[in-house]
Order: sequence, then structure tokens, then C-alpha cells
Amino acid sequence: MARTPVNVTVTGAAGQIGYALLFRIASGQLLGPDTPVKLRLLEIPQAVKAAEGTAMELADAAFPLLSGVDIFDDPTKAFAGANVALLVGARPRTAGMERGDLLQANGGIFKPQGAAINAGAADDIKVLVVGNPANTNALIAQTNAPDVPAERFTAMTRLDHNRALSQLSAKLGVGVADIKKLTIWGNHSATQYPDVFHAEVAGKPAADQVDEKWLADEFIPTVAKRGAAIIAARGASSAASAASAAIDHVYTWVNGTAAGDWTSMAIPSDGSYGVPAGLISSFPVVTKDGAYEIVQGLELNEFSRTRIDASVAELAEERDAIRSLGLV
Ligand SMILES: NC(=O)c1ccc[n+]([C@@H]2O[C@H](COP(=O)([O-])OP(=O)(O)OC[C@H]3O[C@@H](n4cnc5c(N)ncnc54)[C@H](O)[C@@H]3O)[C@@H](O)[C@H]2O)c1
Ligand SMILES: O=C(O)C[C@H](O)C(=O)O
Repeated sequence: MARTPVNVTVTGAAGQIGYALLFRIASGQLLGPDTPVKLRLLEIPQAVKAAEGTAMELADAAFPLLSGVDIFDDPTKAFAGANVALLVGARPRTAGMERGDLLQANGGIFKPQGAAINAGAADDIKVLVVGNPANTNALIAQTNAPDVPAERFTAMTRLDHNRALSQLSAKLGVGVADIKKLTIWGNHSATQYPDVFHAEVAGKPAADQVDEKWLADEFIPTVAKRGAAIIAARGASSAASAASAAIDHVYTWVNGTAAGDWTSMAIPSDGSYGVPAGLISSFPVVTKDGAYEIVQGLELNEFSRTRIDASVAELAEERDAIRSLGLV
């Protein structure tokens, strides 16, 4: 029997990540090869025409799993019945903009979107926030959706996770699939902490194969500043790799992590590892049957503790800023 299509709402659908993301969702890579999808695209009114052009191309690709595309400029309509929501559209920082201005502008996007999810999304809604500042935008949306379980709101650090896998694999001359149990902690920002101290390479501790100087001076800054390096090289922020990470994030959330491995997701803290409850911070997680759990019991050395604390302190500052702006 044909399955009922899953409603996937994508905001910022006419943007560059949207363009890379929509075709992969429609081809079945977000939810799997047996799950039909219905796309619900949200854009600002000025970009609706461009979204219509993308919808024409989606039709032309004749994806067997794509059962429809609807385009909206109203969040209440776009999130009605959504099972999965990918919040990509955000207000980028422009010249002369202070952090408070950026948070205020994004509050104007993520507050009504949280309220719209609260009002009309499906009971099983899963939300991934990609638009920056992703962790704090997710916190704004989550706080404005009080009837939705908080754990359904997540933010993307999977791109950082994938970048860390790639850098470590290049350093050690192994395949990315040989590396397990790597973790991104904290914020999707330059303060994030990519942690290899529990990682394994072909079953052996990764930390035994690299020295602390390389970690501190090369690996961590390369991963943490990769977004800026892409912008400097491409003249635009990462798009295809960000879309790919968004696909990975949701696919893993829905379909589970492999035995003997975990992934990184920014999720509402339950107080684990000293991260204040409620902050949307990146943790090592395992997923099963559409739910995730923080990996518990990892020992954190001084090197890791200091860096996690710094990134979490930045998240707490961002939370305090959105509180003082009345966004949460
Ligand atoms: N978390 C991550 O790892 C990660 C990685 C890369 C990029 N990003 C972020 O993702 C976001 C999108 O990047 P992009 O390259 O696609 O940007 P883009 O500027 O190409 O596209 C953004 C789109 O969002 C739309 N938009 C703006 N406000 C909206 C609203 N209220 N509702 C619906 N749509 C709205 C715009 O019209 C535009 O089409 C940026 O904030 C970027 O910094 C995050
Ligand atoms: O858009 C950015 O500022 C960078 C982006 O978050 C990235 O990590 O590539």
C-alpha cells in the first residue's frame, strides 16, 4: 500500500541552501527511499517567484517520491500539518550590524515561525534550524512553541561534525567511515569544540594518533573557522555542504545512528555535562526510532572542559540577549 506522504516544510526555499536541499529531499535522501514527501516551501513575498521557478524544476525532475510542492509566504499556512521543518531562511549579518541587531532581526523571523509550528504542525513535528545564529534561532522558535515538546527543536552542527571527520581523515590518511565517536560540543560558531578524545580510528583511540599541539593550533581552528574560510573562497557561505549536512541530520534522527557510533546535534540541554538546562547546545547523541539521547558518562579532560565551557558561555550570553530583547 502506498504510504501517506510526509509533509516537509522548508523555509528560505529560494536561497542557495534551499536550491541544493530541495532536490535531495525530493529524491528520497532525507527520509529514505520508501517515503513519499510533500514539500511546503516558505519564502518572503519578494522571493516567491524564484521559489516557483525551483518548483518548476522539481516537477521537471519527475521524482517518483515527490507527491506535491506548495509555496507560501505565510508561516501559519506553511507549517500547517508539517511533520519535518527545516528552518533555513534567516537574516544574515550585514555591515555595521551589531549582534543585538542581528538577534532582533532573526527574532522577527523565528518568533512567528515558532508560534506557527505551535499552532498547526503535526504532532510528530521534528524541527532542524540551519539559519544562523542557528542555536539561538532554534531557542527563539522553541520558546515560542510551548505546546511542542522542547526536544523536537534542534540546530545544525552536523556540518561541523562532517568537517571534523574530513580534517581528521586527511591528517591520518584514513577514510571518513573509519572514524567513529567524534563530537562537536557547544555553539555553531567559532567557539565550537570539535572533540577527538573519545573518537576511534579503525577501532583505536584517535587521540593517540595526533598531538595536542596539532589539535589546538590546526584541527580545532580549521574546523571552527571553516565557514568563514568557505565565505572567503567562494564569496558566499557554504550551501551544498550545508544542505548535505541537513540531510544527514534529519536522516540520522529518523533512521538511527549505527551501532558503535554517535553523531552531533545541537539540542535543548537537560543539564548533562554541566551545560545549563534549556540552552540549545551541541552534544554527542545516539538516535533510535526517531528519538535521540545524549551519550552519557564521557570523561572530559581539562583541555576539553575549558573549551566546552567557553562555547556554552557564549550560548548563555546569546540567550541573555534574546531575553533582554523580549524574544523569549
Ligand atoms: N548551521 C550551519 O551549519 C549553516 C551552514 C551554512 C549556512 N548557514 C546559514 O543558513 C542560512 C541560509 O543560507 P543561504 O546561503 O541559503 O542564504 P540565502 O541568502 O541564499 O537564502 C536565504 C533565503 O531565506 C529567505 N528568507 C529570509 N527571511 C525569510 C523568512 N522570514 N521566511 C522564509 N524565508 C526567508 C530569503 O528570501 C532567501 O531566499 C544563513 O543564515 C546561513 O548563515 C548555516
Ligand atoms: O553562514 C555562515 O556564517 C557560515 C556557515 O554557518 C558555515 O558554517 O558554513
